Amino acid sequence: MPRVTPPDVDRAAAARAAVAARRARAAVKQSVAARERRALDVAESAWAGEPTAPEATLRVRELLMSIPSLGPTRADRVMALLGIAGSKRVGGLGVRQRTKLRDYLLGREGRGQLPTSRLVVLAGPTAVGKGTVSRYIREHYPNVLLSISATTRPPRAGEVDGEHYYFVSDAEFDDMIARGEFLEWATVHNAWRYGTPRPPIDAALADGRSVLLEIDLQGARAVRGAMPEALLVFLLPPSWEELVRRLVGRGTESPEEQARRLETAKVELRAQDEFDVKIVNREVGQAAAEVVELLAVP
Ligand SMILES: Nc1nc2c(ncn2[C@@H]2O[C@H](COP(=O)(O)OP(=O)(O)O)[C@@H](O)[C@H]2O)c(=O)[nH]1
Ligand SMILES: Nc1ncnc2c1ncn2[C@@H]1O[C@H](COP(=O)(O)OP(=O)(O)O)[C@@H](O)[C@H]1O
Repeated sequence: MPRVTPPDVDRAAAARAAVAARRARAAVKQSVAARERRALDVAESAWAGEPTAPEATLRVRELLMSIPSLGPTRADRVMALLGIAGSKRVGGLGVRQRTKLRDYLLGREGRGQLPTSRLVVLAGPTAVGKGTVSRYIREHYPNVLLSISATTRPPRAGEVDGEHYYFVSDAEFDDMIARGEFLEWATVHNAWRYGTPRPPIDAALADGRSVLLEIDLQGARAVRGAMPEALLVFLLPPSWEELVRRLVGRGTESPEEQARRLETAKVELRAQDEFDVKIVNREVGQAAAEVVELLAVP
């Protein structure tokens, strides 16, 4: 028998642990409902057994990602909410973190793949009626949480700071970027900067409340990158002629600016297939109702 040196022992143990961890991971890959329960079982057996047991060496992030509706982004967010560092292993959690993780997993049990809240992004070409539809929602559905963007654009008559937008200076906007406060931000129509503050959105979603964002196309794409679970909605005009009528009828842009925006609108309309849902804005109340329906999680 060759002498087994300590490093070999370590390596053999590590290999066994890796196989066992793979099995533990494979075990949690079962049916949707079973996986929810399984994640909790794995955690409980990790805490009941040896610290070197495969369940205990599984990373919390992997455990969370074994749950069907939790992708990497969500798993990271859940960990941030629970105050658990990214590299933590299930067996290495302290008592308070174990309680938090247990409560979180217990809360999910039986819920299957369904999240309790949703982030819905409303975008669409210029003058399709995004602002009108979201204003209608603000007025008729007070329970809907509409994200309030920060902008460097000066307020128009009747616009209220903290209600329609947070009107900030260029320097304040720069500070918000530097502090990482935006979920996304963009310069819109080559003019002003607009950004979506992230903390209120995280708080609402963690609280089980859905949130609606009305932002431009670049913003929608950025949100999809940052939060792949967001539902992207594209608002369409009934026809191209009607879009032109709305832009001209609004009368807020010069003829040159209108022409430029219509060129942009053609490009924007080509992006509609990137979206999860399309809603035609024929009648404002109807379009608003369709958007609100999407915010309700079944
Ligand atoms: N990316 C991004 N776009 C935004 C945000 N807030 C508003 N917008 C977009 O900015 C554009 C200009 O909005 P606004 O200043 O209200 O002027 P409007 O075009 O006359 O309605 C619209 O297309 C909005 O969808 C935001 O936080 N992020
Ligand atoms: N469903 C609709 N039917 C008719 N006109 C509409 C409708 N929705 C919006 N409008 C009008 O179209 C114009 C552009 O709407 P607006 O909300 O400013 O567009 P966006 O925010 O997408 O740029 C406004 O004059 C608005 O009153």
